[in-house]
Amino acid sequence: MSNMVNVSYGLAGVLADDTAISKVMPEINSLTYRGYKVQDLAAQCRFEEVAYLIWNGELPNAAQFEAFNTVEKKERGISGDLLTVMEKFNKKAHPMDTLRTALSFLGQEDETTEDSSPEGLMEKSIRMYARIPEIVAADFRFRNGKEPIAPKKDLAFSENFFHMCFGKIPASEVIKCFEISMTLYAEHSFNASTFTARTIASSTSDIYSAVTGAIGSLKGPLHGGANEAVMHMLKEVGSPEAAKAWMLDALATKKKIMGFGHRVYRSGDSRVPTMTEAFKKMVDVIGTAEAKNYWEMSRILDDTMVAEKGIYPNLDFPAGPAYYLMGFEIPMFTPIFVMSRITGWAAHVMEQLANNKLIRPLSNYVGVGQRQINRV
Ligand SMILES: CC(=O)SCCNC(=O)CCNC(=O)[C@H](O)C(C)(C)COP(=O)(O)OP(=O)(O)OC[C@H]1O[C@@H](n2cnc3c(N)ncnc32)[C@H](O)[C@@H]1OP(=O)(O)O
Ligand SMILES: O=C([O-])CC(=O)C(=O)O
Repeated sequence: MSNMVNVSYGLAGVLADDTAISKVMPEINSLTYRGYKVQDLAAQCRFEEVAYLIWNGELPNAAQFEAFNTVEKKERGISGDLLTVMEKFNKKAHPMDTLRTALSFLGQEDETTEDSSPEGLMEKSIRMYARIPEIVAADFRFRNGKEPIAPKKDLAFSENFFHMCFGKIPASEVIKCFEISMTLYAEHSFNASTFTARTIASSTSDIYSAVTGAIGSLKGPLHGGANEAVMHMLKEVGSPEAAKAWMLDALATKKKIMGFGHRVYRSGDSRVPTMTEAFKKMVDVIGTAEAKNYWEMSRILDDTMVAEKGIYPNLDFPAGPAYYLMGFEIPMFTPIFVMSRITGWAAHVMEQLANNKLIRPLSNYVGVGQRQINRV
């Protein structure tokens, strides 16, 4: 049926609200958080400083940074009840499903869930930011038949995550690469999962419900799930020698190539050069033939896609193999994205509620016309 009205499918091009958190500038392939270029933040800041910036609008001074980290460290430690439930999770479930369920569990456990005052929202945001890494790490260990490792309060955010997953902390170059990915993944305006969080918040529901819904949205391979799909693709391609032919065949058979394309950026994702450089550093630190293979393969896939279709890689393309080389299992990649994006989601819930208007667009009805019930 033809449309007599102008429908913006997928809300493409629609300005849905104001935001002061981040600015995506596709015309100059740039991205700022609270006015700071994401490349500068990735080079110069710890992820904790970026989280503070996203929530408070300014980078912290030394005293503010220490106070923020003290609160986060105090919030570490998920309950015995949650660990008991997690131990019973289906070991075959995707870690995004178990994380979604665990996050929802945090919401029913917290007696302040209904407190949506600015202070209440900030407290719960820091609580989720502190506990999500422990959920991701404990889930990884349970599914591998191992006991979880408790968080360590003297470790920084990223070091603590590696400690909880593997019981050891990798080289500083690996931590730096991980931190860069955390900073780049933190916030990206009205992407699907953030808009989901804002939509849920707009009915004046609670922040845990908003984040639970956002996790569900991020899981999809058209969004955050692409970082896992990229790694599956690289494994399927197998070698640099096979990469060009693989891509040409995939394009000839109209396959969607994971880690390429973007709704907003049409000539390159602002975050890709920084993440690609970090991925290359990981390859050099690891130094194995396998690592070099993934690097060379990814270069050929990128060049072929750009040459053939003019479609550029998005952040998931370099982030997926970088996480793989850090030793994470592929289904952990999108949960790791959640560990970072909780900052953006929570900031958007706060912003939405500070000036709330119920999100309720219109639909263009294309079903059957009005009719009478005619029973025989
Ligand atoms: C962190 C993130 O969420 S970043 C996004 C991660 N997602 C992915 O990497 C999944 C792969 N990419 C895609 O599916 C898409 O590029 C999206 C979903 C990201 C954006 O989609 P849209 O803005 O709706 O663009 P759309 O799908 O209309 O693409 C426009 C054209 O480019 C093509 N195209 C876009 N991306 C790709 C791709 N990855 N592989 C092959 N063709 C592609 C489409 O087929 C379409 O071609 P057509 O006009 O001949 O039909
Ligand atoms: O902005 C988008 O649509 C997807 C994206 O890159 C992100 O969420 O980081």
